[in-house]
Amino acid sequence: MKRIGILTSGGDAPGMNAAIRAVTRTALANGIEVCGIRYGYAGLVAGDIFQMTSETVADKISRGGTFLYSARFPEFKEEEVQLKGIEQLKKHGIDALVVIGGDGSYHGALKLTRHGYNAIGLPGSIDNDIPYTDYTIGFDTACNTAMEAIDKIRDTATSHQRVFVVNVMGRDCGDIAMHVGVATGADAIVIPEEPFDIKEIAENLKQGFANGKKHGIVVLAEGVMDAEKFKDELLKYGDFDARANVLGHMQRGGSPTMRDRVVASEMGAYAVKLLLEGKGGLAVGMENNKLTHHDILDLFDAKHHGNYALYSLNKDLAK
Ligand SMILES: Nc1ncnc2c1ncn2[C@@H]1O[C@H](COP(=O)(O)OP(=O)(O)OP(=O)(O)O)[C@@H](O)[C@H]1O
Ligand SMILES: O=P(O)(O)OC[C@H]1O[C@](O)(CO)[C@@H](O)[C@@H]1O
Ligand SMILES: [Mg+2]
Repeated sequence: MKRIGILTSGGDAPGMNAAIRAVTRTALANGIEVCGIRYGYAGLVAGDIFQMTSETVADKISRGGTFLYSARFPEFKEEEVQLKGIEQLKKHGIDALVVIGGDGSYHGALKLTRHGYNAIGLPGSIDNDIPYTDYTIGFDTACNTAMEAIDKIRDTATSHQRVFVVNVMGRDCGDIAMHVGVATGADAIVIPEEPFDIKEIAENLKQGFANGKKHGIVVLAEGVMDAEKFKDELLKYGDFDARANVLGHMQRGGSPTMRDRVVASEMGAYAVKLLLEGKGGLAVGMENNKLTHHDILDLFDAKHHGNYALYSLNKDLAK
């Protein structure tokens, strides 16, 4: 293997730059050239490809976002578009590819492997929704950002004795909501994976105020319901004042935490080692604090299992 390519795809995640740096420097240290591909699969097909050096990734580890840029490019689901991507890989002499992204990006990586190009996926997504990894690059930073935002919301909620329904990201996965809910001492966590009863939540919030609480915080995962709608439903059963707040894309930005930088570095270096062994069609993960890999295909039959004990823990602690 002489040359590998690297791209970031899907929603950006803090720590992607650290992963790009680790892939690049590990490859260069092993005598392999590295090509950066801008704008995910869209840039691959368009041939937006450039040679990277050790300097290209200097001063990037602390930066949020992805300096290779990202894209959602649904056209890549079509075989003829994938074949155009393969043409570009051939044209640039790229023997294998590292894809940093979420589950959707893994589908693209698998397609490339099936067309004869070894591709390895690194879990880069704030959602933490990928099977066979306890942890995705960007999740920790996003949780910390959301936690800090909710701490601020709690200040104003307390001053006005209000309930706030705070919508956090995660697409169909409740991991951000569960972790942030516990970390902010939320009165309720609402996630797509667990049934909920709005009337019961409203009763608990009322009881909280009756017990002397000065605020009510509901952390709502975006995959459940619109925050305004949830707040309106709550108000059917509660006589408190309430507001809805959507944290949104701010959760994807910012300098990555130490944890995201370290895991991204470990995973990036590991991906190159797998490619050096001639392996492809794999997804890298971190399970029980150990680097692991699985066939990408196995991931599509599997389900991500969050730490649902946090959900129960929060119910006990919120009383
Ligand atoms: N079935 C598929 N076949 C080929 N390519 C795919 C497929 N699904 C997704 N992709 C490619 O991967 C890109 C990213 O997918 P998607 O938008 O689902 O984000 P993701 O990687 O899951 O990240 P996140 O969910 O964290 O934002 C798509 O825009 C498309 O280019
Ligand atoms: O950036 P977009 O395309 O609005 O996508 C938002 C989605 O991307 C994520 O931020 C990451 O997958 C999800 O949490 C969210 O549902
Ligand atoms: Mg996804």
